[in-house]
Amino acid sequence: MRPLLAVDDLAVEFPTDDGVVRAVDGVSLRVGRGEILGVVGESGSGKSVTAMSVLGLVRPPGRVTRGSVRFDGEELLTLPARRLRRIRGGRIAMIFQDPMTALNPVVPVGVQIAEAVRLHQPRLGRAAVRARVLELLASVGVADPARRYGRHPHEYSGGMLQRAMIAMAVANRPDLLIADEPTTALDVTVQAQVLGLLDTARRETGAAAVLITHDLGVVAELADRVAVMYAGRVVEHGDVHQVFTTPRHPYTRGLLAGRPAPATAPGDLTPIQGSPPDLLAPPPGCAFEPRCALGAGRTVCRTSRPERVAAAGGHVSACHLREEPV
Ligand SMILES: Nc1ncnc2c1ncn2[C@@H]1O[C@H](COP(=O)(O)OP(=O)(O)OP(=O)(O)O)[C@@H](O)[C@H]1O
Repeated sequence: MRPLLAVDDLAVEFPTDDGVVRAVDGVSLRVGRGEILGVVGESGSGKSVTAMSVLGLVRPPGRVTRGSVRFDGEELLTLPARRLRRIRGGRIAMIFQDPMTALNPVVPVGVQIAEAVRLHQPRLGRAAVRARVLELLASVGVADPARRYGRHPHEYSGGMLQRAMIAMAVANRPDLLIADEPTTALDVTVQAQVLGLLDTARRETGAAAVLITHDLGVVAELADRVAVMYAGRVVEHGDVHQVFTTPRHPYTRGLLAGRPAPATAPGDLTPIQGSPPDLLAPPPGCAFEPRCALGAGRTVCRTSRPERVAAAGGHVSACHLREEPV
């Protein structure tokens, strides 16, 4: 069946005074209808830039230099801005890490959600729009929505604001939700509530989701499939259970080994040594080679880019020394 979202060989560059940053360099992803794809990887691996490209939100001088982003079969990268705007906030909605960046600080939260509703349902009357906003706010657990309707973003707590953002995102029953670190800025106790709510809202609307996170536990719990990013590329992609139980890429193995397990003492963690490469001058071979337990120093890893290879069940990995499942 045709995937809802198909990203192929996407590349995004940012020209800077020091040279060109190759932030995303050949990313391919698939998201099926109603499915949750978790996207993980260290800071700077290109997760946010990939998400922004899907919605045409990469700001100049950053630019998409190659690739394709098809949503429900339609190419988004060449879509006129006006049509893309109609898809954004409609069939595709985004939730950012910091709601304050997405909201207007001088407009009451309820009014902003009402604007989102009206944008895609212009024939709805004033009272019906307001009723819909109150219903949305109540559905995400915002207490006393009638009173909160007129409050400004700074009068909301971080958790409440992220709830309101979820309400706004699902207002038009999107087919795809893109959530970029939606709970990172929140207290740990609120994080779980907001994630649970996001999942409920998603299930109620039947939306698929791309969930960008640092938290492998969240991916294990919520996602159906996972894409592991490293230095602007997807190094492993597949069913969550399969990838987490039988990782094929040494980077994924390293991430999983470095993951704090409840029963693990801090000293038992084995974080991956070293740091990601400079994206101004990425290495010619495998970007993970200098840090790789298996490939460091090997000629093939230093000199040639590993191709993506698919194994059984659509489990894709890009490694010259790909490990067979154990
Ligand atoms: N406007 C920009 N100008 C120059 N470089 C940029 C710009 N935006 C992003 N980058 C670079 O692109 C790379 C990928 O960034 P991105 O924000 O996608 O990473 P990420 O995986 O989402 O990280 P994090 O987990 O910290 O959010 C980084 O090296 C970043 O410095």
